Amino acid sequence: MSKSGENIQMDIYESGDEGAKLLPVSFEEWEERARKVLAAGPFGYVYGAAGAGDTHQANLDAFKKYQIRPRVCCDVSNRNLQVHLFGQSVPVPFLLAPIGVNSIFHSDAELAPAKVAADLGIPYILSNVSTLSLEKVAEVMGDALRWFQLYPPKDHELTKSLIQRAEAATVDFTLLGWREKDLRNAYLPFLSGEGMGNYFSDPVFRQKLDEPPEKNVKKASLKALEEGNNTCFTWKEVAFIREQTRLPLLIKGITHPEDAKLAVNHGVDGIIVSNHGGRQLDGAIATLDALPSVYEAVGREVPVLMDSGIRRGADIIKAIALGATAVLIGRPYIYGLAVAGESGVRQVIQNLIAETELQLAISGKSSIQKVDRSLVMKVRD
Ligand SMILES: Cc1cc2nc3c(=O)[nH]c(=O)nc-3n(C[C@H](O)[C@H](O)[C@H](O)COP(=O)(O)O)c2cc1C
Ligand SMILES: CCCCCCC(=O)C(=O)O
Repeated sequence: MSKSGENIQMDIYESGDEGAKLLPVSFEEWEERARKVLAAGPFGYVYGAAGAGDTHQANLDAFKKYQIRPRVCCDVSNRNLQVHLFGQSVPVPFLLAPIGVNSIFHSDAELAPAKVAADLGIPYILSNVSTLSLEKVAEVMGDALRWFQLYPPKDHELTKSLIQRAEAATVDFTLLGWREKDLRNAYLPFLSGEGMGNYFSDPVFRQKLDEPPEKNVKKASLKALEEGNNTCFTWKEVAFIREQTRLPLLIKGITHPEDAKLAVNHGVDGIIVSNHGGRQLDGAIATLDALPSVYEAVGREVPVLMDSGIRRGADIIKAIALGATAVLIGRPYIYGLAVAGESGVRQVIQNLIAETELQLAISGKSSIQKVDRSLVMKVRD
């Protein structure tokens, strides 16, 4: 992929009227800048987690329990970050996670991450609750790697309609988690139609309404939310979804090895170990802690991806060493979006690529494919 650091771009200056200003570099700096530019509601929405935030914190802490044990005297002059997923090659070992309702962070909404992902050849997983419809987002992505995340609705006809393009289903969100920041801020963007791009444009959904969503946004949004509160979703529904598409189907939100086996037995093509960034079940296991047992259970049959807590190149390498084929990036790119729109997302992603490549090289590995369990040690429980 790159030789002697050609790929390492760290364009950390942005120009403006007052001359060159420093763009953030670390995750923490992006987060702080996002805190400054966003109102309390949207910032609390992305920053916040469920309950006391214990699972969110556990996601981050889990990465500290493992340390990289580098090899030396290895030729790392040529470096390759490529991974393979479902017959396609992806230039870096990460994807952009589905994150809903991007208009609350920046007016470019989902177009910004979609364009950056398409330019860099990275898969972008469009959220079911995106502000813009998937057709609009597909338009700017062309033939790039487009994935779609589905919150399976109660209604099968609506499920089928959405599924015609669906390639990943999230199962840890049959109900909205107890989110204290959003409760305190009385903030739920969806009631004003934000994040409803895919529902409002769906012919099956529109038929369920007695008036067009544009005429009564709140009523239509409530109807969509009611569809999404799918507490009777079971493995039978997974089988139904499997029957609807021959496209690769992944389940996002698995942390238990027995669920991973059930998913594979129901014909899914991949697993995403995720706890939704600690936003759903507070007290749940950290995903890096869950990853080894899920990998052990199904990793030889299907690719196992993971997310929740990935902030730096070192985190990516640790997750890959513990069995992940690739990881998903969540909050970091949203902070980039909030701070500087498309160029903010691009900068976050480019920094992450540069850092991952450096980390890999200094670990003594010339390619992601060479990263295995022996590269990390668990140093504490
Ligand atoms: C603001 C926000 C919105 C999200 N929206 C969705 C969504 O629409 N669908 C989904 O499957 N996951 C959603 N997630 C979860 C992410 O896909 C991902 O699992 C999570 O952000 C990973 O954790 P991290 O941000 O701590 O890395 C959302 C997360 C955030 C922060
Ligand atoms: C209540 C509507 C669904 C919101 C989904 C967005 C999401 O996944 C999140 O974590 O927030």
